[in-house]
Amino acid sequence: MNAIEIRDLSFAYGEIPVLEHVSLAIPPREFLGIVGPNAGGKSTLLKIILGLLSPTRGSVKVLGTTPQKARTRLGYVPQYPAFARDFPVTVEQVVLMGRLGKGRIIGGYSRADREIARRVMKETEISNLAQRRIEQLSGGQLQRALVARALACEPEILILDEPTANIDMRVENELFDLLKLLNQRLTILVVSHDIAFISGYVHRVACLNRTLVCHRTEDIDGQVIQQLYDDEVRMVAHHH
Ligand SMILES: Nc1ncnc2c1ncn2[C@@H]1O[C@H](COP(=O)(O)OP(=O)(O)OP(=O)(O)O)[C@@H](O)[C@H]1O
Repeated sequence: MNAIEIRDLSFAYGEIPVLEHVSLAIPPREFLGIVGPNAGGKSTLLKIILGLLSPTRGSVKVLGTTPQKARTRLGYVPQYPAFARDFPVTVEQVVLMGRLGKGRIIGGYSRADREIARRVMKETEISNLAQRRIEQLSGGQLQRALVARALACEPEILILDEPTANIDMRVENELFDLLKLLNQRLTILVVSHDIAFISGYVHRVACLNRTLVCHRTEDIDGQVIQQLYDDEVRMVAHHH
């Protein structure tokens, strides 16, 4: 069974078509990059996979069921600037939020919830920051906290929407090294503007510009990128 299976999907906001005839099968434990120009439909596709929008036509299956039913089995890391960090909560509290929606929270988090939070903070190497307020974190540390929050729901699929926009190259590499480790047990989808960078990590790149074309990373060269994007995507030659 594929982790995600999209068949002939189209989507429009009212009259405006955003996705057309998109088909994509993502097997378990694939690490897939989604790239494309601004307004190409990347966030819209993620929202459909997350069950927040319904396709105008075509079908989407996530973990063999509807996106809505699979929702609690998906971990989501929002676009970096979209996360307001100026409220007074600690890293541990942010990570524990990942347990919300996983069952009974009235009466506070359970011992098991706290144990899971402890484990994912260790996995993302932020245990030492557990009691730090999030406004005091660096960009890279905050990003790890958001990955830990997504992992706290014990997902089978991890979805990240431009996790490294505005983050420097070293931190970007560290985050993707972590994702590569997590990919040993999780299916990962990551939206990025930087096809050259993610090509060093992902198995396949889905290029989305209203329609979708998939490339294995070894087939990607400057010509493929230029044809698809007219230089809209940052382009650096990348050889394996
Ligand atoms: N709620 C909405 N109502 C109407 N149009 C929308 C809505 N959300 C997005 N759009 C439009 O749909 C198109 C695709 O947007 P989307 O956010 O999916 O693209 P994207 O590839 O994620 O873009 P970016 O790389 O700039 O984040 C754009 O033209 C956008 O203006």
